[in-house]
Parts: sequence; structure tokens; C-alpha cells
Amino acid sequence: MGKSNPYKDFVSGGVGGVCLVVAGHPLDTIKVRLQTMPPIKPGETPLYKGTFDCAMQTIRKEGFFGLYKGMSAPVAGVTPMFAVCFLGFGVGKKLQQKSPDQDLTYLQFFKAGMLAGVFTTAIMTPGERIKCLLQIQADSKVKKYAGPIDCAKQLYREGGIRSIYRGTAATLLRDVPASGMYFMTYEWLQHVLTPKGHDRNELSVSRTLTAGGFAGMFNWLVAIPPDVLKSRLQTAPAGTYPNGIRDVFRELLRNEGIFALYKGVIPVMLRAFPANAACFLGYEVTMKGLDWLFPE
Ligand SMILES: CC(=O)O[C@H](CC(=O)[O-])C[N+](C)(C)C
Repeated sequence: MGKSNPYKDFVSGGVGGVCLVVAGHPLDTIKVRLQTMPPIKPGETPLYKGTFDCAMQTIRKEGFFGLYKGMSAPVAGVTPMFAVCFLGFGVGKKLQQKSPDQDLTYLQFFKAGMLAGVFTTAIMTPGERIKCLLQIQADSKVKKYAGPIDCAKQLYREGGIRSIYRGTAATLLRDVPASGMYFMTYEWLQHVLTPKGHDRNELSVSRTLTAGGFAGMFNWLVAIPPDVLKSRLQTAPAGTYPNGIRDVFRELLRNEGIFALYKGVIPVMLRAFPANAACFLGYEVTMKGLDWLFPE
């Protein structure tokens, strides 16, 4: 990414977000279902044996578009969220530069990414709460929520704005370090993959996809433990965890052990690469188009 312009960052980030959702939602559904399936007692078989089984059961019972359940909420939420995220990253970079052409260190990119994580929380938290609740409604006969708007209304009726924003601390815990990792990895790989004597703006599609895909995977390496806690907190009935994420963590350690923090890691990683490769490609292509239409 070159010099940042807040308007262009915002628009290109939004396009990146749409690309990310379309490429990644099916595996996100599997991830949430694996993370929130009921714990098994000795002698019982788990609801899903793994990623493949969860995908097959979903397709068999709900059709292929069962994997796309709850997608309208992320498209509506992820588009502005990625717009704000890339805007936040641009602001974070600008705040650390003494002149617009000054190169940043990787630590500075990490800090700019952390700021992006803070920027996105106001949109991310309700979006994730609604998305997770819709994704775990597997059976259409016992559907509690008709869709994202209905879900938001019911949550508001039940517990006001606090209910809609349940999981804010968990979302910050996930996204601040993860966003730092995300942007730092992308910047680093772009630098590494740019051939000597060339400009990073000339980077090929395949190299942009590679840098974006790995940025997504490194983001999730950091994000997945708080994400497991967040998904459980956001989908539990009201009052289950009076002390929030700490209670979820204690319960998880007691009942399932530390490795449960990496539940759903396979679908997360399978989704992370294509989704974020698509996201950064969407961002870069849009940015190039905007630079062409509105040169600085
Ligand atoms: C945790 C998360 O939402 O990660 C985003 C990438 C993805 O795979 O969805 C990146 N970011 C946290 C920067 C929004």
C-alpha cells in the first residue's frame, strides 16, 4: 500500500470487505457451528465429527445455501467495517509519519493495524453477535430469528443496547492484536515479494493474493483463542456468564481443556487464505481504479 488517502482507503476497504464475505462465508458458518456445538459426555458422539462432516451435514439438511446462512448481516456489516478498518489503518500510518513519504517500520505498521482494530469494534461487535446467532440456528422448524433485522430487534427488546453489544471486550481482545498482525504481515510480504528494482504497486495478482492470504492466516493465529470465547459469549442465553469472557474462559478450561481454544482452527484457516486474498485483491484493484480516476 502506498500513500494513503482516507476517502480512497474507505471505498477500497469496503470493496475488499464484500470480496472477503463472498469468498469466505461458507467456511465461517462451519467454524461457528464447530465452535458452538454442545460438549459431549463420555460415550456420546459429537454433533459434527469435523470440518468436512459439518459441511456435508449442512449441505444435506439445508442445501448448499445453508452454508451461506446469515450472510446478509456480514455483507451489511463487513462492508462498512472493512471500509473503517482500512481507513483506521491509513489514519494509524499518518499519525506516525512526519512526512507523507516517510517509510514506516514493521512495528509502526503493527501499531497502525491495532488502531484499525479499535476503529472497527463499534461495527464488528453487533455484526458478530447477530451473525453468530443466525449461524447456529441450524433447524428451520425452531428458527428463533427470521433474519438479521429481526435478530437485532429481538436482542434490543430483550436487553437493550447492552445485549446488542454483548462481547465488546472479547471483540477488542480479538481484533486489536489480530489487526496489527494482519496489516504488518501484508506489508512485510508485499515487501518480500516485490522483485528488486520494482515498485510494490507493480505487484502481480498472484503475489497480491499470496500476501493477502497469508496476512489473513497470521491474523487468525492470534485471533482464534479470543474468537472461541467471543462466539460462546455472544451465543449463550442471557445471564449465563455474569463476568463475561472470564467466565467463558474458566468454564472452557474446566470442561474441555486449553486445546478447546483452538476449536474450529481448520475451517478458520481454510477460509482465511481465500477470503483475505480476495479482500486485498479487491482493495488493491479498487485503489488502482480510484487513483486512475482521481489522481493525487
Ligand atoms: C478477526 C477478523 O475479522 O479478521 C479480519 C479478517 C477475516 O478473516 O475476517 C481482519 N480484521 C481483523 C483486520 C478485520
